[in-house]
Amino acid sequence: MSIVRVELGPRAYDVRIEAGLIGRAAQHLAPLAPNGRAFVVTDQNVAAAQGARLTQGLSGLATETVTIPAGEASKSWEMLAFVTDRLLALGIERGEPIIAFGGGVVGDLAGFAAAILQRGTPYVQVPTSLLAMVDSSVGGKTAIDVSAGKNLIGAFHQPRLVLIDPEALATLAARQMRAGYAEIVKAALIGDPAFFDWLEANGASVLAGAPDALAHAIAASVAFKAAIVAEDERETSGRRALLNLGHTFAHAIEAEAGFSDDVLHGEAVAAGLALAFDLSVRRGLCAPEDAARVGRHLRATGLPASLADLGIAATGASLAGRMASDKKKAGGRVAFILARGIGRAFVDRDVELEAVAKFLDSAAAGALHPARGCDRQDQ
Ligand SMILES: NC(=O)c1ccc[n+]([C@@H]2O[C@H](COP(=O)([O-])OP(=O)(O)OC[C@H]3O[C@@H](n4cnc5c(N)ncnc54)[C@H](O)[C@@H]3O)[C@@H](O)[C@H]2O)c1
Ligand SMILES: O=C(O)C(=O)C[C@@H](O)[C@H](O)[C@H](O)COP(=O)(O)O
Ligand SMILES: [Zn+2]
Repeated sequence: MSIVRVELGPRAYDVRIEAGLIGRAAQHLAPLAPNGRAFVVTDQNVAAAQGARLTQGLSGLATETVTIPAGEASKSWEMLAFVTDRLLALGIERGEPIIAFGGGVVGDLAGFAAAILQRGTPYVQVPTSLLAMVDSSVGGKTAIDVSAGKNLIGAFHQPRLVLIDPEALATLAARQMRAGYAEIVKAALIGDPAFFDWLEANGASVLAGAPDALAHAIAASVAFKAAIVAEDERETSGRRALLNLGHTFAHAIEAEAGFSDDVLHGEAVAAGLALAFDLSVRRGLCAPEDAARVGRHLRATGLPASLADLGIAATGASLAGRMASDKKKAGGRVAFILARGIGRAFVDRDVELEAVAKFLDSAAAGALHPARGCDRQDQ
């Protein structure tokens, strides 16, 4: 069992990581339920695979459940309206907790509903996918997707508590495990080279669900994210923007795929990580061997490391056009998270979208690493 505290002053909360926790959820949720009631938001797959465990774990509390269709398409205005309308119809009062029980889609949508319902309702994250356990359940980013782009409508709204039960992963599909693993790799690549070494040696065990490896990977990823969120809760200093490594590419790819589950967020992130390292090499910031190591590890764990691996045939111009609506834009220029090596990500505000478009086209043509190589100077 481990507990990571997200140190946010009056909004501080615990992330509890413990096998079997879902079956004991009421113990931790009862103090947050003033009327002895909790309002569960979940999706159809999670309800079928894990709902009975939560029902048993919540015994003693009265519960109401709102169930949405599974998949990225549910991060929509329509589903936000459905969830908030249902919660209001069920008579939720302002102090009563919403339980986001599912993957990142449920967490982002239920968290956003909690942020706006009656101008702010408490919520608890009970993540059931690997991605949600290691990333989306922590940090308070909530959002939906709109035609202009990914996560463009949302709010910062911190949960009161996060309950992570790795046993829930027993029913998660292997493809979804790999997608979540991409965000673990991201954490290591941003700022923890020793963790990346460990992942190279133990990634297969994590993906196979080996309890000790899984517990270590989850706890390390959560601790890494919690520390960054505590430093820069609302992504104002630039520190939290590092958690976007690979994401400017990923969000453009997801938009290109129509926010469908043809390309999962974690899969797009994996390709985005490889592209961010390749672009860093192209710009003379990073050693080609580091980018090669990243690509090798992603592919070794069954993740995509290029647009071709994802089956995305979009042009550089089309993807760069989508990047123009990225939230990390200031003065008309999109900031990119690049890397000077493994564990050495930084925010680069000096990247032209035209150059990124050219890079993507040449990457697609298989001409990634220019002869000039790179200098490894910090900039
Ligand atoms: N808020 C953040 O900080 C943050 C961070 C990373 C990602 N995200 C968002 O998270 C979303 C992706 O999350 P995801 O990968 O969890 O996708 P998801 O929520 O769609 O879940 C993946 C699939 O697995 C199913 N599932 C989940 N848990 C299961 C279980 N235990 N057993 C059986 N099936 C299960 C779901 O029903 C779904 O079909 C994206 O929208 C992404 O933008 C948000
Ligand atoms: O928590 C963060 O900060 C992240 O960037 C985590 C990302 O993995 C996640 O996908 C997040 O939703 C992206 O945020 P956005 O601000 O780029 O929408
Ligand atoms: Zn992400």
